[in-house]
This record gives sequence, structure tokens and C-alpha cells, in this order.
Amino acid sequence: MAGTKFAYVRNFELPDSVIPDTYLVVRIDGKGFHKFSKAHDFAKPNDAAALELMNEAARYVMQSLKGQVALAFGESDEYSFLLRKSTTLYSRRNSKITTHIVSLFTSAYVWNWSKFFPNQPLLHPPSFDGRMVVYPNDQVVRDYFSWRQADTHINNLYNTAFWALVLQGGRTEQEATKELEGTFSADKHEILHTKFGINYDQLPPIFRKGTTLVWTTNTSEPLTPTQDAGSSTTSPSKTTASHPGLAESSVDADEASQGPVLANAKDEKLRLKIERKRAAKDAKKQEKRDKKAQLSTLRTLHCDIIGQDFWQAPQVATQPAQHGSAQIPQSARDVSSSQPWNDPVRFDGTGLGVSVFLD
Ligand SMILES: Nc1nc2c(ncn2[C@@H]2O[C@H](COP(=O)(O)OP(=O)(O)OP(=O)(O)O)[C@@H](O)[C@H]2O)c(=O)[nH]1
Ligand SMILES: [Mg+2]
Repeated sequence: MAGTKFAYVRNFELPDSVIPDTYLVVRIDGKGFHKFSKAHDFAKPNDAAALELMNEAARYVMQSLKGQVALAFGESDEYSFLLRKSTTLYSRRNSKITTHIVSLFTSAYVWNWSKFFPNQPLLHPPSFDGRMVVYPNDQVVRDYFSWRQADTHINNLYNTAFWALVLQGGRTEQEATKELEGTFSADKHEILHTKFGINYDQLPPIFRKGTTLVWTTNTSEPLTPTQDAGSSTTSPSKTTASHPGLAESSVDADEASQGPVLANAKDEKLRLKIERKRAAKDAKKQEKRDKKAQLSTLRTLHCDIIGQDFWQAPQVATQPAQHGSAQIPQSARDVSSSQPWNDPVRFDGTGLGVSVFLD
């Protein structure tokens, strides 16, 4: 049909590729989930199975777009997906990427519903909207995820206090709203503690900290600068290049062949310095590629991502986490009895965010 008189309509389609070498975050949000959660009798203020269903749908997105999505964070009826700076998915077209993620998520949510709600039929089709935001650097990406986790905390503290007043304290919803008006965080902690014997800090981390999904090495050990050389499965030449020390020492041997030796000693010194810098940069790039290639395990975490611990390699390597018990539940019975969200292996994310910015 390309050559017909109608083909000119193609010109009305505007390009919507986003600029290269920037981080893309796609945030999806449940449409009308206030009503949806009521209709499907979600527990108040948090329904762990509903949250785990969101996590399952997000894991499906990450598996489907492996290598493109580095990290995801979810709370309530929303999920944010961070695409790698280097992604060329759909030529970086905003509408294609966003709609594909929304579609993958929504279909996985519906597909898995009965596993998480065996006794509650799906009464109407849920839907999600999505938007993409472009972020220029690591710091603003970290601040974005800090913002979402801070929001999780603020909302959850409010909702926990609100529903304690209504469900345990016998207040009407209007009375509870009024009682919480103008209160600070400390006041809500106090209300929960003194009136209802609830220690907010002891509530399940999934409620307080949301869920972070991140690709890690299959040993679940955080990536550290010295760890990769011995355990690498890459080719010997790559292994050598991935070790900064080895790479730099081999630079000297190679230098003679990199270019003509300059007659002026000062120029020659400068040339060698530039060569050395270039080689070190190449080695560093290769090291990052090697590490990225090892990211084969998707971890589900309920840990702090506002502080440094998640993002920085620990000084001393931590014990490899046993993630066998935190596998994706296979059946509805598994979900309610195994309660994967309470598995302590999900609570320690030390150093696991290091992989996120490997590009
Ligand atoms: N009971 C219960 N409700 C939940 C849970 N998670 C999310 N919700 C509901 O989902 C809502 C999500 O907030 P919003 O996204 O602002 O509300 P919405 O109704 O989806 O509105 P739009 O996103 O604008 O369409 C919350 O206000 C709750 O009513 C849960 O675990 N338990
Ligand atoms: Mg919503």
C-alpha cells in the first residue's frame, strides 16, 4: 500500500524517540484502583498477596526485557521501571516502549491473578496507565527512586494509622481523617503505639519499603571491584581485560606498537600518558561489560534504597545470600503459606544496586 494516494497520511506520524545516552523511567499506575481494591476485597491498608501479584507482573516485564530494564520499584498500584542508559529498544521511541511495558505488565497481572487470589474471581479487567520520564544522570535517577520510596513510607504510615483508627478504634472514616489532620510522622507512630500497640517499625518491610527488583550475579553476591576475575566465565582475553591491574600493566608492553615514538621527550611522555589513560578507560569499559553479562538472577527485595548501602559495593564481601526460598511461588497455596514477602533474604540489598549503572 506504500505507493497509494493514501500513503501521505504517514507524514502525520511524528517521531518520538528520546535522546540517546540518558536514563528512561517508565512508571505505570493502576487505573481506579481505589474501586478495584474495594471490589476485590483487598486487605486494608495493605494486601500482601495483591502486592506480590504486582511484583510478579513486574518480574515478567523484567524477564521479557532482560538487558534493557536494570531496576524496578513498586508500591501500592504503581511500578517504576528503569531502562539502561544504553538501551536502543524500539529505537528509544517513547510511545512504543511505554505502551509495551504497560501491556506486558497488565497481561501478566491478569494472567497470574488466580495464583494469588484463588478464592476471589477477577470481577472486571484491571488497567494501567504509563508515562516515560528521561533522566540525565545517575544522581537524579537515585533521587527519583528515593522519592518513590519516601512516598511509600509517608503513604503507608498514614494508611496504617488511618485504618487502625477505623478498624480497631471504631472511628468512622471521617473521624479518622479529622484525627490525623495536621499530625506529624512522630504523632502517627505515637497513636499506633499507645492506642493500638502497633510498633510501626516492626511491620513487614514490603509495606514500609516497597519492592525493589534488580538483576544480580547468580551467586547473589554484590559486585565488588576484585570479585569478577576469578569467577568470570568469559574468555581468557576478556578476563584479563576485566582486571584493571592486569590491563594497565599490559599497556606498557603494548605501547610501542600504538604509535610512532616521538623525538621530543616531553611529547613522548604525554603520548604515553594519553595511551595509558585510553587503555585504562577501555579496560574499565570491558570490566563493566563483563559484570553486566553475569547479571543472570533477578532478586526481589524489600530494603532501603535511599541510603548508600544498596548502591555501593561493600568493603567486605557479604555472605552469598541463599535465595532458594525466595523463588517465585508456583501455586496459590505457596503464596499464602510460604509468604515470600517475609523471607529475610529479601531484606538485605547491600551492594546489589551497583549493577544498575553499569553501562
Ligand atoms: N485495601 C487496599 N487498597 C489498595 C492497596 N494497594 C492499593 N490500594 C488502593 O489503590 C489506590 C491507589 O492510589 P491511586 O492510584 O491514587 O488511586 P486510583 O483509584 O488508582 O486512581 P487513579 O490512579 O487516578 O486512577 C489506593 O488509594 C488504595 O485505595 C492494598 O494493598 N490494599
Ligand atoms: Mg492508581
